Amino acid sequence: MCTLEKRGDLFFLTLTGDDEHRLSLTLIDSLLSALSQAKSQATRGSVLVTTAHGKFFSNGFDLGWAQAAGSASAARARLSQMVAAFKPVVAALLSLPMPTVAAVQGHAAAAGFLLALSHDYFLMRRDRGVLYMSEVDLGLPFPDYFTAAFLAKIGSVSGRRDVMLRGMKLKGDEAVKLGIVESAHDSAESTVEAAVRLGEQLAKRKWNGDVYAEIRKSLYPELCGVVGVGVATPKAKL
Ligand SMILES: CCCCCCCCCCCCC/C=C/C(=O)SCCNC(=O)CCNC(=O)[C@H](O)C(C)(C)COP(=O)(O)OP(=O)(O)OC[C@H]1O[C@@H](n2cnc3c(N)ncnc32)[C@H](O)[C@@H]1OP(=O)(O)O
Repeated sequence: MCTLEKRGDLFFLTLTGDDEHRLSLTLIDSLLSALSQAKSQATRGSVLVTTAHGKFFSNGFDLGWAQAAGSASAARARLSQMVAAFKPVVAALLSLPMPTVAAVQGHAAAAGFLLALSHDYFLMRRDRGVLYMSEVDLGLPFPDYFTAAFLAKIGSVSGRRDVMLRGMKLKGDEAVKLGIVESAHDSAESTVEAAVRLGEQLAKRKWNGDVYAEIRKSLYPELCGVVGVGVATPKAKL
């Protein structure tokens, strides 16, 4: 599952346990309530740092649960349920009134990759862990908001092709080169330490969280439209 812990200005959202942190309906629910709690406690200077325990940041949706449905159509229905349930998590991160930092200490695949990418800053370890969009290998199409997020957040056309059309498994330094990851670090611990340092620097700016969220949303109007997040039209000061 996940926990939310406030230490000073920083909210630590941690996917706990030594498993693959598969985004099941239960974990998705747990993420949503943690994000709603962070939002309700946000003040100037708040920052979210998201990380996980073990070898996986998140290995994506719980395909095992989908495949256990007993028929192909029931499996598709379960997968579609997770797709629909996860969209509000992306929306919540897009509209969170604070800077967000993902400290990716392990593998991030498919929806798990999107969870990390939905943060403002994406830090990753270089010695272990890959970023991997397995959908092309699985024969699964991308939900609209997945594509919208990758278009919004990955500027490189060849990078998007390699990630989404080629299913490349990117290590930390490769992801930095593609501009997907802010910085790569030598271990899980140093990745989290770097994320905390960055979070503390951002916290010192004491930004107005609501304005911060509006500016973030204005950067990604298409993505906001797809996930159903309203973008305020700036009121011209007469
Ligand atoms: C037509 C049908 C339509 C149906 C329509 C229905 C609805 C449509 C909706 C479709 C939905 C689409 C969106 C789906 C989203 C999802 O989330 S679906 C779930 C997807 N998840 C997955 O597919 C899981 C993918 N994960 C994996 O494949 C693996 O877990 C992994 C991430 C590749 C990790 O594999 P693993 O074997 O566990 O890796 P390791 O053992 O850790 O590492 C392998 C070796 O590599 C070395 N290594 C790892 N990282 C590094 C590094 N950074 N540097 C160097 N070396 C590294 C590691 O040491 C290992 O090496 P060895 O030890 O020598 O083996």
